[in-house]
Amino acid sequence: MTADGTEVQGQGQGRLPVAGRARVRRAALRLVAADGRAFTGVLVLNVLAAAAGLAGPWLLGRIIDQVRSGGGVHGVDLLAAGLLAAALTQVLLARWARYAGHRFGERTLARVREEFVDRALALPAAVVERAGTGDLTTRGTADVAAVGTTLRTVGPELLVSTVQAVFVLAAVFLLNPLLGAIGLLALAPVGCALRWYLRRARDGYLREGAAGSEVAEVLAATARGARTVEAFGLAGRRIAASRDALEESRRARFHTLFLRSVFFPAVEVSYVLPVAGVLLAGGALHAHGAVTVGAVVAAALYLRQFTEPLDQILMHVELLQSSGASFARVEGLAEAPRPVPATADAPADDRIDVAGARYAYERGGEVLRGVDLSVRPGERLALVGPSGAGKTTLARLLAGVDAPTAGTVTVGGVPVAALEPETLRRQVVLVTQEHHVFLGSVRDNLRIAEPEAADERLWAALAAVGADAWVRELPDGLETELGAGARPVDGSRAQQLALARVVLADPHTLILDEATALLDPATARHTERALAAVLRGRTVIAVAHRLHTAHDADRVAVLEDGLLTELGTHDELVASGGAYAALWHTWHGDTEPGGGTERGGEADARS
Ligand SMILES: Nc1ncnc2c1ncn2[C@@H]1O[C@H](COP(=O)(O)OP(=O)(O)OP(=O)(O)O)[C@@H](O)[C@H]1O
Repeated sequence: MTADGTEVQGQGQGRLPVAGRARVRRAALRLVAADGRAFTGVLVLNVLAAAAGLAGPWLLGRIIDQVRSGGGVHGVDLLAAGLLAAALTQVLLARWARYAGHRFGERTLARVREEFVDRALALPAAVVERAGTGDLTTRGTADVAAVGTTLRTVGPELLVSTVQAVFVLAAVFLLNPLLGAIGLLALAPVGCALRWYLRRARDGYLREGAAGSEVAEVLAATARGARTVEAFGLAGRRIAASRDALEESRRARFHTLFLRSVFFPAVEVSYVLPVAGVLLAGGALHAHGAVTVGAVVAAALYLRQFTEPLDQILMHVELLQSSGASFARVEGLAEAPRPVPATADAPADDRIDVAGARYAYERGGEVLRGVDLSVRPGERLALVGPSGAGKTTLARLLAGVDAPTAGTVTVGGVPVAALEPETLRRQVVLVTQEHHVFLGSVRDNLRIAEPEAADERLWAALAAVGADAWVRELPDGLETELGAGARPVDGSRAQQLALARVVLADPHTLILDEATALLDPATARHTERALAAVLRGRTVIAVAHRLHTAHDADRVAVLEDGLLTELGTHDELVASGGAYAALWHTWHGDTEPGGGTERGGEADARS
């Protein structure tokens, strides 16, 4: 647990944080304050409804005393009419209070959802990758839904029941303090059961939530890597991993079930105690002339009436525990670590500098072992090297996806990973071949890069990547809905949309990693044409899988085993006869070192 009450749950170190009790309390108060007037209105309506509900037993007690003292029929009729009016008023006020409570809940839920989306979008990509998308997805779906149930129903009902319970107890005290004290004393076992339960419930539900995330994560990872799983015969291992995750989830759920199965029967039994206590003590007191029969009956009725809100409170407290754990997971997102603290500093120029950069993934040794590199604005730099040398890792650091574990990667003197997303996308953008088409219109898909862009700019960006023709042919043009369930978009069009986004974001530097490496030749040619238009006038750092990319670059950087071993123009490096020269000769089919054969333009620069 950190100083501000945030704790990190789960097994992996990269897990997203879970908010501590103090933070959850603060967040709940903030939500209430955000719609303070509505909340006060709900509270007042509930108080009025509860007050109307109290009139019933009191009037009944008065009727009994009136009949016993031989009062007239007229008085009893009046009291009975009052009884009816009070019951009607209570029903109407309670309905109104519930309606207001539900409206408050819906508005607050909308706020929670919007906050969650904002926070999820602001998470650094590396944090999401480390935590696993399963955890984030579970928080955004199951956990937000649980919070929603609380806000929509549990919260308002709990409020109604609490106000009713307080009023009923107060009424018994007003009727007769002694009877009130006896009733309260008889409630002690309920208090004990509640205490026992509350001490265990939060941790139980947090464990249940984490286990649910783990199941989602394992299943999502297996589905994502289905081909690899098949190719390497990993099905058995993945099934075992899923089984373990499910087993932990089952155990966590059984634990909370056990807590409920002790708690509920215990309080059920305890309900009769206050009524029995008041009747027994009331009988004795009446024998000594200390109370009237009417008062005892009214007190017993109040306490009988008390069990209903109490039952509701306990049931909702139980739900509150599980949704409280969900809220802690939703709210925990605010505490997600950033690779480096965010900065508001603006880069002084377009220069990219890497100094003494080291990087190690959570598991495994150092992948980059002290890289120094300065990229001149406007230059084309090719990164080559054997597979596993650290090219992708360096590309991720250059694009600000992650921060180096030591050393610096800066743009215009500011750490790239510290830039806010809006600033970062004006500076450096990483282009890979993973392109997602978001559910929404073409316009929505483009405006991710530039929310305020007018249609002319969108069309210009589409034209720049050669996508304007097919977008014009869509039934609703920019309005056409895309994505799964709407209009599916093939790989090359998805990539064109992604490149159009790059044009809109207009960064001065592009990092290309496998942007076209795995596409089929026809699609790759198509995409490369679009890419060429996007690259014009920008600094380009390309992980070069094909050596013709390196040949055409201004400079080539050779990365071997996490170190930059060569840096220079293609001609210089070929002339120097080092690792790049060997790679080039092999690829080019020269008979010199390695004496390989011509592998053609699609050959891979990775050894
Ligand atoms: N998420 C990760 N967790 C742990 N190790 C990783 C992770 N990603 C990469 N590595 C390891 O880091 C090393 C460098 O990987 P990287 O992908 O940067 O190399 P590369 O030069 O781009 O290789 P390739 O050309 O095959 O893509 C490799 O040994 C790889 O196994």
